[in-house]
Amino acid sequence: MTLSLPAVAKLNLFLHITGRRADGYHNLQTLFQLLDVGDELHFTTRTDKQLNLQCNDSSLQGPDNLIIKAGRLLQQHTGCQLGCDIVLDKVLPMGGGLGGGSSDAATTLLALNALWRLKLSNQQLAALALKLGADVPLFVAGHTAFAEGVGEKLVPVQLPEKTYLVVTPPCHISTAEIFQHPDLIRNSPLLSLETLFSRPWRNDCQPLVEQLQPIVAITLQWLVEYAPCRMTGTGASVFAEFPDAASAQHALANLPVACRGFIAKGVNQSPVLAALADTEFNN
Ligand SMILES: C[C@](O)(CO)[C@H](O)COP(=O)(O)OP(=O)(O)OC[C@H]1O[C@@H](n2ccc(N)nc2=O)[C@H](O)[C@@H]1O
Ligand SMILES: Nc1ncnc2c1ncn2[C@@H]1O[C@H](COP(=O)(O)OP(=O)(O)OP(=O)(O)O)[C@@H](O)[C@H]1O
Repeated sequence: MTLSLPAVAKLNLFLHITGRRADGYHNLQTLFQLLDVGDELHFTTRTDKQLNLQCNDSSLQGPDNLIIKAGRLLQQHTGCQLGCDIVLDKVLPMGGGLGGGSSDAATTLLALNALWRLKLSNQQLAALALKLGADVPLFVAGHTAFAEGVGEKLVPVQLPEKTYLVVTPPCHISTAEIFQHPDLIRNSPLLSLETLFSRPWRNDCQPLVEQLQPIVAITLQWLVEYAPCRMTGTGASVFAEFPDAASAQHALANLPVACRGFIAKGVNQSPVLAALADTEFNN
């Protein structure tokens, strides 16, 4: 049996860090915006327990891939004796603050739950998702959301579905390194959602990342000539909202050399949910 599903990107429209927990993780208040652009995954069930991954980027094929980890976790949790051949068509920039790996992992949990007919509830899948990463529960829930905790306490929100230009400068940023850095702003006050919506939106990681990676600051200086812009997650990607695709396209046509860029629409519901509902595995 075969199933093909998307794994879309997210933006953090705002990201406040409100404190550090005893385990080193940080409490956040963030507004997650799902996009309509992402990777594509193809799943074919195996009758043995093997999990194989093929990818257009060979650096992603090892056992450390979150897709393989998601499959193993599901096998361990349920005792399922089936396996899967998985093909990943990687589209999203990696380590870009767009949640690409997390989204791949979430799509894998949803796909294998359906293909292997495990009938795990959304709540059970969300608990497994959190073991794989702080961003994974968002993509399992599949709705644009306000998040607290480490990103797992999700409240769905309906936002106007805007057009975004997403730009990834040529540098690598480690999420763990940013969260460990002494200069990270990690004492933002806990605010109500109403207050957060009414204030200018910002990302607490941005000042530190701009200082550590000046190319991020330079990219933001370029983008702000077209529209107000910010960084997503721990970077390095930055984004701006545009009134329509044509104006976003105008900025994209002038993209600085070595940056990658794409235009996407914000969506309230993840395309993965619609794609799953369209299949015979809809349980
Ligand atoms: C920055 C965000 O992208 C915002 O959406 C996410 O919070 C990051 O989520 P993620 O990449 O799924 O993060 P994980 O893979 O769980 O964690 C990577 C590293 O980031 C740090 N980390 C992550 C999330 C969080 N709320 N606090 C943290 O301190 C931890 O040191 C961890 O070792
Ligand atoms: N399926 C995957 N796709 C991309 N990266 C993966 C995957 N599995 C594991 N990784 C590892 O995770 C790292 C971060 O990738 P990812 O694209 O998820 O970062 P990100 O966009 O910063 O995500 P987040 O916003 O969740 O921090 C990569 O450098 C890679 O080594």
